[in-house]
This record gives sequence, structure tokens and C-alpha cells, in this order.
Amino acid sequence: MTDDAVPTLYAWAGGAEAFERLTEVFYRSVVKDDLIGPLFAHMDADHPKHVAMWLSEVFGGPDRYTKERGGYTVMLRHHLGKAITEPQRRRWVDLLMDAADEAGLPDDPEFRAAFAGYIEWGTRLARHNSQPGATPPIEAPVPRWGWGVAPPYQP
Ligand code: HEM
Repeated sequence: MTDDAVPTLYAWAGGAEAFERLTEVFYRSVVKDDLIGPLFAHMDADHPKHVAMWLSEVFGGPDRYTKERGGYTVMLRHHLGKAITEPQRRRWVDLLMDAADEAGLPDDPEFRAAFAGYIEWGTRLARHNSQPGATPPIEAPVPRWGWGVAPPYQP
């Protein structure tokens, strides 16, 4: 497969609509969750759509989060000072993986490995950056995540 022929993770997942489905399902269970629900008690009704825009951009889709929301800096500011604990981070990951199944994201090993890789990385950064006294960079590009060592499966 040439580089040009390799679909982005965004395209493989089903595009913007797939990520919106994912975050709708995800935040429906997040707000009901005893451990992390309280962190999201005051979230904006559009929060799921914004996170879908972020994930779409990360996985190779259009740069809408950068253009329409303000990019990395805005995402970072939402996490500063939240003091996310490891059990909370892990719950966030578990609920997102459940949501990926429920929303019907592709379940092939290659896609899920790349997806989980970003989620593991991103949640660990979010926890780290949310601690009191953390001094993460305030400006950076939105990360772009690819297939890594396991390109899309070809029968
Ligand atoms: C890959 C990991 C993560 C990504 C990509 C992510 C993404 C985002 C984005 C894009 C926003 C801002 C949405 C907007 O523009 O309105 C946000 C806000 C927020 N995130 Fe995260 N996040 C991650 C991990 C976490 C974790 C692990 C927690 C806590 C367990 C968390 C808690 C929050 C909270 C509390 C807000 C603010 C909600 C509000 O508006 O009140 N995030 N996140």
C-alpha cells in the first residue's frame, strides 16, 4: 500500500459522524458515572460535539477544533487544575472503549490499537497537566495520530 492509499484513522472510523456518535454515547454514560460524572456536572451541551471535533482532527480529519474552538490551548485550559486522579483517568478510558463498541466504531485490531494508543497517551497527559502546579506548554499544535506500526489490515 502506498502512503497515498492509506486511509486516515478518521476516514477508517467513518468520518465526523462516527466521532459524533462516539462522544454522544460516551458522555451519556460519563454524566451518570459516580467517579467522573461530578467533573462534568457543568459541561456545555455542545461538549460532546467539541470533543468529537478534537478527536476527528487528531485522527486525520479537518482542523475544525483548531479553526472553530481555538486548538490545543483551549483544550488544555479545560483540564488545568482539575487534579484528575489515576482511577478517574482509567474510568474515562474504560467508558470511552465501551462507547466505541456501542457506537459501532471499527473493531479490527489495527484500528483499535491505534485508537487506544492515542487515548492512553492523551489521558495520561490530561491527568499530568491537570495536577496542581503543573506547567505544560500553553501553545502547541493539535497532535496528529496515525496507524503506528500496524497499518490497516488488508486481506
Ligand atoms: C485523550 C484524552 C482526552 C481528550 C482528547 C480530551 C478532550 C477534551 C476537550 C477537547 C475538551 C474541551 C471541549 C471544548 O472545547 O468545549 C475537554 C474538556 C474537559 N475534559 Fe477532557 N479530554 C481528555 C481526557 C480527559 C480526562 C481523562 C478527564 C477526566 C477524567 C477529562 C476531563 C475534562 C473536563 C472536566 C473538561 C471540561 C468539561 C466542562 O466543560 O465543564 N478529560 N476535554
